[in-house]
Amino acid sequence: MVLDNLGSSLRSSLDKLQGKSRLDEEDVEEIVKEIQRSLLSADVEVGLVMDLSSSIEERATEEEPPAGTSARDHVLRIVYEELVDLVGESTDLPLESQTILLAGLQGSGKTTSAAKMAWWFSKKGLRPAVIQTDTFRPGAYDQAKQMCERAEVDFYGDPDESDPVTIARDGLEATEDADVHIVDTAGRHALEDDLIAEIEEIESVVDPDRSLLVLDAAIGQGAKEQAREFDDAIGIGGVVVTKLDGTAKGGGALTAVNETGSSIAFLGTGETVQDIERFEPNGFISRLLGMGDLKQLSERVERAMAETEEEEDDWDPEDIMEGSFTLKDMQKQMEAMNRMGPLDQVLDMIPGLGGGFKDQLPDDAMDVTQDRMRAFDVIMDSMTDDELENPRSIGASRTRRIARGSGKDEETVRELLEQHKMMEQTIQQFQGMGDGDMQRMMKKLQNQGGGGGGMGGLGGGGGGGLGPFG
Ligand SMILES: Nc1nc2c(ncn2[C@@H]2O[C@H](COP(=O)(O)OP(=O)(O)OP(=O)(O)O)[C@@H](O)[C@H]2O)c(=O)[nH]1
Repeated sequence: MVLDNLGSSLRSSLDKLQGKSRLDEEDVEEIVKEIQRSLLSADVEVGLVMDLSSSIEERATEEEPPAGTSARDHVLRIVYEELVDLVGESTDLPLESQTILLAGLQGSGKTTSAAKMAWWFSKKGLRPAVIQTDTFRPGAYDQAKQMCERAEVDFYGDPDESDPVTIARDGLEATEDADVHIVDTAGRHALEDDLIAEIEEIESVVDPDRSLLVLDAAIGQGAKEQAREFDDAIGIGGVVVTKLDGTAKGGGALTAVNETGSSIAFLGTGETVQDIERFEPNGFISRLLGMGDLKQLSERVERAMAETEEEEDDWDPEDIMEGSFTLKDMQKQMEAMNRMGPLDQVLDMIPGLGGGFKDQLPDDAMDVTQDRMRAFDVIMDSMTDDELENPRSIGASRTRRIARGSGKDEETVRELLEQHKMMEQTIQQFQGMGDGDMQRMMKKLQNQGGGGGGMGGLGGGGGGGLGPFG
């Protein structure tokens, strides 16, 4: 989860209210102080923190908790709503043909974000194209070309052309079949006149539907100054906040953008083209507070399943709910799981499994699980089709042969078979369920998952939000 420190400190503050049915003034004061500490350590501007604290304090003392709601859940809802307000709206970004211009300082992450956004739009069924007009930084063309190849999206650049405006014009022509044109521009160390002039020239040729400012989350509250400067100079329609995975100051950047009246379109959370998230304030804050993010989760499941089905047109995930569950099915499930992104990010999206649950795991728990899944994959690659289809046919001698062939020890082969048997039994339970049972079970999971400690009483889940605040 990005902003891990902020998330875990907020959650541990709220956990101190566990078991309290009523809050006295002292409790409220204490919890507000803890929240202030957490937000200040995430570089959120002092004034904003003080405003937020007084709203939380006022509401927690004046508002009656809804019937059946614990003190912790009551304060959690208030903190959730106030934080959603603090980070502001998501940039309106229709899933349709459009031209987007990216601007930002040197090294903010424009080129990377252009490829990431193109990848994101391609997963939404649109045909994006990146046009690289940066003639200022040597290597920008190659870097952009490489990233777009990895993202499997159209790319236009011209390493022999020195005029970015010519590249922009030719690029739009060359990629006219694309739906979404993302025009990457050169950066500078500061917002200098020549940078503004260059971007204005490109803008006049490109005539973008929106210009997004790309800024590095590490600048924290400095985001406010930068967003304001760029907005005064060229007008920005939204912000892409990058490198949230690498800084503890992300809270400052996110809240500062909101302060300028701008909005956030995307978050950059790593160096690969998949490390991008559409900014959804509800989902983001709910994950921060350990309540999951059903919307992001379903988006990732859909994407992973679609990619797995594309790979194997003879494999349909629905099949496992009908017939037997083979090792081949298990291998496809694991591939789909891998496509959903790093395990800790996926866990953060599952109500009740992110935040608090994860905080209790040993630090390397995620790596151990991912290593184990990789070992299982190697072992299954050493099996014959018959063994994959009929795991029960694997006895001691075949276990020895598979261990030798995969370079793994026999114990791990036995663990894999054990794991498969457990998964098969779980699926058989689901297979025996009628639709009604399934819905009841999902509802129970969702209610239990809302931030721990039975948040179910706080209303329906799902929808645009996360967990019980839906
Ligand atoms: N960890 C992390 N690194 C990122 C992220 N986004 C970009 N980077 C890295 O930041 C560095 C700069 O990214 P670029 O995309 O080249 O930045 P730029 O704004 O195009 O830079 P110029 O072309 O020089 O203006 C690269 O090493 C990227 O891999 C992110 O979300 N997380």
